[in-house]
Amino acid sequence: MNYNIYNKNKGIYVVLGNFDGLHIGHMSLIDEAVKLSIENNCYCMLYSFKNHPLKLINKDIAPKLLMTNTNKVKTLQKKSVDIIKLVNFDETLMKTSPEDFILNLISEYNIEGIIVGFNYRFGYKNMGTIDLLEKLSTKYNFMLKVMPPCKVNNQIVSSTKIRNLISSGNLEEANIMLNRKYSLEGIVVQGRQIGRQIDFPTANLKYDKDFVIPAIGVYYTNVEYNEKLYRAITSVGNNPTVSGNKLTIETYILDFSGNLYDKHITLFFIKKIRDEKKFDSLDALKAQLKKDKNFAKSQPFNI
Ligand SMILES: Cc1cc2nc3c(=O)[nH]c(=O)nc-3n(C[C@H](O)[C@H](O)[C@H](O)COP(=O)(O)O)c2cc1C
Ligand SMILES: Nc1ncnc2c1ncn2[C@@H]1O[C@H](COP(=O)(O)OP(=O)(O)OP(=O)(O)O)[C@@H](O)[C@H]1O
Repeated sequence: MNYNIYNKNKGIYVVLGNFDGLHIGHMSLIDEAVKLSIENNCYCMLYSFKNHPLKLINKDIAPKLLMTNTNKVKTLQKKSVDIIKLVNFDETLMKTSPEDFILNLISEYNIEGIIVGFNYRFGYKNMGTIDLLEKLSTKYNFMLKVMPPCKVNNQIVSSTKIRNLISSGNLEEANIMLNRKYSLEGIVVQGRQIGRQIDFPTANLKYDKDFVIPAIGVYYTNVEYNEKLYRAITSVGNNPTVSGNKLTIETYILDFSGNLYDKHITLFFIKKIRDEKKFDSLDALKAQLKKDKNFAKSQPFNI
C-alpha cells in the first residue's frame, strides 16, 4: 500500500476513477491493468479518492455510497493490485486543471500506462475528456488504454445505476452488476423487544447513513456473524404494525440463538420477498413471518 516501499525504477500501470462499489465495469479496468502490469513486469496501481468528490463540490447531491474504503482495499488486494492510493479530494485537488492532474501523477509516480473507461472525465469541473487524455499520452509519452462500456442486459453498468436499483428494491439486478451480494454491516443495537414476544427475535442493525439503503420491504438475506454464515429474513421499514416511527433494518436469523447486542454483523441482500404491510394484529404479522421464514428455508446460501 505504501509507494515508498516499492522499486521506483519499475513502471506502473494505473487505473483512474471513483470506483464506488467496484462493479463489473470497474473490474474490467482493474483486470486489464493487472494483466498489463504482469506482462510488462510493472506494478499495478489504483489511484482514487478517499471521499466522493461530490461531498466537497456539492454535498446536497452527493450520493450515498455502495462500499466502505476498508472493503474496497480488501477486494483490490485480493485482485493483486500492488499499490492502492486513495487520496483526499480537497479544495486544491478540485481546482487542479486536467493537464496538471495528469502531470502531477506522472511526476510523482513512474507511470508506464493509464487505463480508464470510455466515459472517464477528470480535472477541474470535469473538463478533461478522453480526447485530451489521448493528446496528453503522446505529449508525455505514456501508454493509454480506454476500456469499452461494460453492459448487463444492454444497459451500461454504473455506480449510479446500481444505487438506483438498490433503492428501488431490485437487488437481484444490482447484484449481477456488482458480481457479489450487496451488503451492509454494523453493530446490533436494542430494539423495542417486541419481536421476541412473537417468537421472532430480531437483530437491529445500527446502519451508517452514508450508504445506500435498500427500498422498504422484506428481503431474503444471508448474515455473516463470527465468520459463520446464516440464512435470514430482513425487514427494511417503519414497522407500521407496531406503530414504528423510524426506519429500521431488522433481521431474523434462522437456526441461530444467542445474544447479538453490540456484535458486528454483515447482511448480504439477495432478493426482495415482499412489500412491507400493516397487519391488523401481531398474530397476523407472526403468521406472515412464518411464511417468510419458510421461503428463506427453501433458498440456497448465496454469497
Ligand atoms: C422478516 C421481517 C419482516 C417484517 N415485516 C413486517 C411488515 O410487513 N410489517 C410490519 O409492520 N412489520 C414488519 N416487521 C417488523 C416487526 O414489526 C418488528 O420486527 C417487530 O416489531 C420487532 O421489533 P423489535 O426488534 O423493535 O422488537 C418485520 C420484521 C422482520 C424481521
Ligand atoms: N460500465 C463501465 N464499463 C467500462 N468502464 C467503466 C464502466 N463504468 C465506469 N467505468 C470506468 O471506471 C472508472 C471509474 O468510473 P466511475 O467511478 O466514475 O464509475 P461509474 O460507475 O460510471 O460512476 P458514476 O455512476 O458515479 O458516474 C472510469 O475510468 C470509468 O470510465
